[in-house]
Amino acid sequence: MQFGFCYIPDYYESLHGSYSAWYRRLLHEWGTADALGYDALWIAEHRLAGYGFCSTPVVAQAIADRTERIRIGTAVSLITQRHPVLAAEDWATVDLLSNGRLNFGIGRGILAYDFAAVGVPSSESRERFQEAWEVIRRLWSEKQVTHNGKYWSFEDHTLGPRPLQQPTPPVYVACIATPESYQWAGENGCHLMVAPFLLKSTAQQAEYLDLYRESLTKAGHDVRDFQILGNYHLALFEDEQQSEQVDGHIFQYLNFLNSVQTNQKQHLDSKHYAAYESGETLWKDAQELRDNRAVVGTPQQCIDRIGELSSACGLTGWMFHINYGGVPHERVIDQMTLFAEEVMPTFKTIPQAKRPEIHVRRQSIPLSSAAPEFTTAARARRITELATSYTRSCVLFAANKLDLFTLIGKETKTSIDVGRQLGTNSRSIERLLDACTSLELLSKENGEYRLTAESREMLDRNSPNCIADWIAHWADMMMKGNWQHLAEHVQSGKPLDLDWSDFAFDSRRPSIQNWIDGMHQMAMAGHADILSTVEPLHGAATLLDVGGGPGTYSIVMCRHYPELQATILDSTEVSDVACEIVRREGLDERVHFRIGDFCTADLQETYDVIMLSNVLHMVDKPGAMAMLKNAHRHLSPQGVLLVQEWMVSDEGTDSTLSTLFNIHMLINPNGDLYRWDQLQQMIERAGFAVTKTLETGGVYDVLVAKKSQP
Ligand SMILES: C[S@@+](CC[C@H](N)C(=O)[O-])C[C@H]1O[C@@H](n2cnc3c(N)ncnc32)[C@H](O)[C@@H]1O
Repeated sequence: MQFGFCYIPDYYESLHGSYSAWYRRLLHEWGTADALGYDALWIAEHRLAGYGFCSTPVVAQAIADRTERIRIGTAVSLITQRHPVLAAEDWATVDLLSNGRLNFGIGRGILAYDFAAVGVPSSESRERFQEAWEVIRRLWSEKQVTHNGKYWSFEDHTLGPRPLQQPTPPVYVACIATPESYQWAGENGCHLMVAPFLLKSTAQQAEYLDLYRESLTKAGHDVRDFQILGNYHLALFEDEQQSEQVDGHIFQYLNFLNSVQTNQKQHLDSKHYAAYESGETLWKDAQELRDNRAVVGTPQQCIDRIGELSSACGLTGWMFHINYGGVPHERVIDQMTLFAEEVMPTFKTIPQAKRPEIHVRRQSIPLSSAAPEFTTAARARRITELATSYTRSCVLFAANKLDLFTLIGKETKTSIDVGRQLGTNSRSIERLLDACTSLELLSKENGEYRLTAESREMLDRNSPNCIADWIAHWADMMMKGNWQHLAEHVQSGKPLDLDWSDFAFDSRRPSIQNWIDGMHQMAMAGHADILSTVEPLHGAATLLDVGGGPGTYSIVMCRHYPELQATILDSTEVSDVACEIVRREGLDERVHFRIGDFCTADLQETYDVIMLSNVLHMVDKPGAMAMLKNAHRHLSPQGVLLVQEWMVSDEGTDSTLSTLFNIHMLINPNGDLYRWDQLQQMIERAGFAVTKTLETGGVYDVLVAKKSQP
């Protein structure tokens, strides 16, 4: 079950002070929601002053900068009211800058004021909505788009950049009272956000949702892959006595909405918004809303209400209004905290807060001193968690070795089913399945386990993006490799001499096979597409893939550029395995192999493109400089150098994968990782000019360079 907050706040200068003070408090609320483990924040777009937000991409980016893991949603983005190319640009950029955390919520818009402000007739909203989404979807997922539509037309446009989440970020359609909207969302494979409090009854909402699910199924989708989020006002209090304070805010918000309705410059065209007009009276009665249409009460009352409403409509998640009608900031923080501590755990495992510095105590905290006060017990717990974090890796490695994720696949299985299939003890399997559930690799309901969307994509061997061999490679490294002797390696300053024949965690497969197949899978899971499109290489005839390993990047590049011939330079043992992959992919005519050490090799020819993908870190700094200088010698005058690498942060101390991988490189082949500026300097010292840098949001990042000196 997902939980998040929907922000369509009503702003009053007398209550909230200046807009900048208001935004500061909102940012604090959003940072708190992130630290407390909520799934998403949703912001609404409106042009009417004091209602929601007018410049939502800017607000979304501010949330992204302030938070680390929470998803950032629009509820909704008014795609009917802007040129879709501009909307596609803004939201793709937010997706990139937030590291792929965008949930794109879209709707037609329901305020006549909003339509009037930009001169768009609300009677055109349905057609504009469908056309705008078609344009955005294509620009996000296709390289070059020509569109001839009723409202917008353009030719051969390439969006730069496209979103990180491909083909598109998850799309949510806001549906309230128009059956066609539910049907359209299902037919187009979109998630849903609904507002049952605006309808006559829960039964009416359930009917609309049946229509949505039917449309999903008819269009060939599996309804279990889709989220239906319910939009409700939340008022949570520790005891019944506080309940009166709640009413004031709900009444205030409803009065505000009424004034929005009556003060609009023009009314919505009733032919196109018929159901809204008939439903309008329902949301004028605040008392009715408080008693029957909102989630109001003590934690236990809220738990009961959430359970009851979720099963009545089949909701998979919630987006609560928590900041409305002038609810004070401190009370918003208190409610977020109380809900996270006492309601949420009934429905889900809460991810650990990654930023203890904005850990929030139950009592209201002044904005200026949101400092932590961890107890001794909490500190002891954190250190214990660090000490035992290896158990998480072991759980993943064991589940991967037993191939549990492929075995469960698209089905729902009990531990007895899984135990029977593996011919093992169901008690021990249940422990392992529960541990996977605690790591959010599985979900469990009524004793039955299912893959999460993430594990289905990344760990089920039937998925095209599966990285199970990459995980097996890490199992070899962690369980059998030299991490066990880290202290000794640090003392001696020497790496371990790897013997690939004696290294396998799973004796059925040699470790070199896991390494090379694992790198192939990692490249296929996003990075090869990124690297082959970062720079146009039309006209290039030859590519040298230095330390090409499995050859994946050469394969994908050759597919992209039909004129290209690639040469992989690597060791004999690696090339023997890679040959098989190249043959399997049908490219043995265009991908060739040369054996040699690139720091010293003189290949007697030049290439139009030289690729150094994840090789500079395999050697020490003098070795990396030798590689770069050799690349300069072998690159044709107008050629392109592509460098892909693990990057460390400015200080090399943050909690990214690279900081730990830097240790891995110390104790394995004795290589080095670099910061952006260091790598750029090295590339420039070798005689290149860096023309492009790309933070991919994945494991590795990219630099493009050309020769600055012949
Ligand atoms: C981490 S793998 C990267 C493989 C591939 N380029 C990728 O990004 O998936 C490093 C590869 O570089 C090769 N290698 C390391 N040093 C090399 C050198 N000096 N010359 C040629 N190959 C080298 C290794 O054998 C290995 O295949």
